[in-house]
Amino acid sequence: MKALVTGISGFVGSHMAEFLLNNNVEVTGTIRQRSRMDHIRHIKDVQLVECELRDPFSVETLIGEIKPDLIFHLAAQSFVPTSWNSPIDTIHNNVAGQVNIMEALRRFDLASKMQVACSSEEYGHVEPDEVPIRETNPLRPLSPYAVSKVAQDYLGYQYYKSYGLPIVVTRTFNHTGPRRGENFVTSNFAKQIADIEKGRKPPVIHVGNLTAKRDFTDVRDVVRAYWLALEKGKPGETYNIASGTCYTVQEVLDLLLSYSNVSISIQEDPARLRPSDVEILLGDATKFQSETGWKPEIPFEKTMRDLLQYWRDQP
Ligand SMILES: Nc1nc2c(ncn2[C@@H]2O[C@H](COP(=O)(O)OP(=O)(O)O[C@H]3O[C@H](CO)[C@@H](O)[C@H](O)[C@@H]3O)[C@@H](O)[C@H]2O)c(=O)[nH]1
Repeated sequence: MKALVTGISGFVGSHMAEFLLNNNVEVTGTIRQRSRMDHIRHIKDVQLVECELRDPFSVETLIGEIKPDLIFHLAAQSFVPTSWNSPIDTIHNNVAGQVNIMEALRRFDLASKMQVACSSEEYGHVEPDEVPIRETNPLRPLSPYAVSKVAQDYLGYQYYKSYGLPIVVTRTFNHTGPRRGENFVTSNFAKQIADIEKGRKPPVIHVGNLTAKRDFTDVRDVVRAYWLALEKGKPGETYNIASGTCYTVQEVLDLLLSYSNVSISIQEDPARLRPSDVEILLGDATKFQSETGWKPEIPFEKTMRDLLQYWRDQP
């Protein structure tokens, strides 16, 4: 069994690679010349291929050579604030990459099963009576990133309907754990705390909007869900991947602070506030759970402890 993981050097990609290798799957992953290799360098037995997903020729060569049985399409510009600074780049990166893969599959007449990593951000504005959010909820995206994910989501559906490509779309709610990029809230707060503990930063933690509510799943549970999505999920379908519990960002901060002995004050940084922030994302993953048997196993408290330890262990 051969799997292709796009964005293998990223946070989820590196965990996906480890999961697949532990399940005796042959793994090829795409990297770019400028990719940071910190997360993937230690993982042996992965074939790394340089591929710019925005370039159709690069993708066609890759797909023609690898002819994967499974594709986990994780590569993306995934940080919401960046999408306001460079909306076209986010849309182009996220949408063109996927279209190039699907067109290459058509060109070589391959029936590779493909998982597309979409996002709960697609739901965007959610009414109070719409939580927990089901797959049937209207999509009201509030950022260019969210719009790019709506496009990826619908393109997956359209290529399934038009050409029969066996594509499964996962709408994953927030996920975190060791190796999470330092821009994202859980990692950012954990890194600030670790830096304060190491004496590298004054004892003040900078924060943005603390009232938003998010539904977090450990990345190690998420990659198992992606595997099950291709093993047991139905092509053409969309599945929420979520824990079914949400926390305010303030609660996340309080939890992380409770793991530290250092006294730390909190300061709002206006640069961290967004033009529009999704107020609440709380997911209903019943559809996915009943079709695949998946349920998250790692408690949020353990995820947060592991994440803080990860940053404490960084040089
Ligand atoms: N990043 C960040 N966010 C902060 C901060 N302070 C408060 N927040 C709030 O914390 C929440 C989570 O922010 P992020 O961790 O940046 O994640 P996100 O915008 O929810 O998007 C993540 O989840 C999506 C799935 O719902 C993913 O699709 C996306 O790629 C990303 O992982 C947002 O409401 C944000 O305003 C801060 O200092 N930094």
